[in-house]
Amino acid sequence: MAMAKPYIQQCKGNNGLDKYVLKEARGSSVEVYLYGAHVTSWKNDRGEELLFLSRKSLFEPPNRIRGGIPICFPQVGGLENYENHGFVRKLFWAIDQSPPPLEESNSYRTFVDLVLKPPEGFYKYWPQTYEFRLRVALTPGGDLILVSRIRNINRNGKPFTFTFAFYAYFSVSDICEVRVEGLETYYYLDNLKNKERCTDQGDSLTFESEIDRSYVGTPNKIAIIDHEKRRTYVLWKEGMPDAVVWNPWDKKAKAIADFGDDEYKRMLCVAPAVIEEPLKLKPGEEWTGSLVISCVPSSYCSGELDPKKILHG
Ligand SMILES: O=P(O)(O)OC[C@H]1O[C@H](O)[C@H](O)[C@@H](O)[C@@H]1O
Repeated sequence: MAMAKPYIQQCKGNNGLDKYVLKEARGSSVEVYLYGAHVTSWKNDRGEELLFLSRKSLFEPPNRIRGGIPICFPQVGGLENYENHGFVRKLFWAIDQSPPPLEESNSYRTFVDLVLKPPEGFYKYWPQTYEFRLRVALTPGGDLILVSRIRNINRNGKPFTFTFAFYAYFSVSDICEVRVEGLETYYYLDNLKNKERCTDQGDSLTFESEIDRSYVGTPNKIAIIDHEKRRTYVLWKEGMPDAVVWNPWDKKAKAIADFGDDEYKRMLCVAPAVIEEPLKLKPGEEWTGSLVISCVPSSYCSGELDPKKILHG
């Protein structure tokens, strides 16, 4: 049987919001909404959903979408007078018709480019002008690639600083059966303890209660191993030295309006980020941060975070 051709399609998503669907020949797919440049779905070639999206998520601007991969910019977390995780996840982005070329883009052909320029009225939240470009790409093998490019276009000669995250919500079978490798023994700021700087011992990170940590200066590769599904997500991040790990657990889940009471069992956020040392851009300068996520069978031994082994057995 001949394989279907890869395609990119614009269509209406939840609540009539515009979305783009990217599909590869072997069946994997990605969906991204113009609202927030928010990736809401990533499926493997068997059609299995790999991202978590809450059944209670509103698709009603100006509310955030709960799940998928929200983009946090110009800051991760809340600051005085600033809303939590910045505002670009609550703005309408546009399709970028002629994006500047990206290096290393020959591993895929299926992609869409989005762009955000600060809308009028947002100056009061953050008095900077910038161009934010996001490429969402799907490789023939089904890997999801996200590339962010942020450029300072201030005309007043002033630099700006920011923090950033791809706040990815992964779908897992049971949070108690999941472990994360690649972060153990690294320092983290514990958001549940007023950002106290802590470190743990152990071979991996497992979960039995609420967690909200910003790991700092982490390796570029992180693996999320789902024992029950025998599935491993491998994250390869560049330009983002930190990583947030979040699960609200039962009590906090009940307090979040757009999150189901029991949904914490089926999700884990692992968010490549820039947090501890904010980035500074002068006018004309651009920052690039990229993330490649693969989903592979869990057939490698604990402690061997060697991507070649993970990907090729
Ligand atoms: O609810 P959001 O604004 O999407 O943020 C999701 C979560 O991110 C963080 O890690 C915060 O510490 C949490 O308090 C917050 O609930």
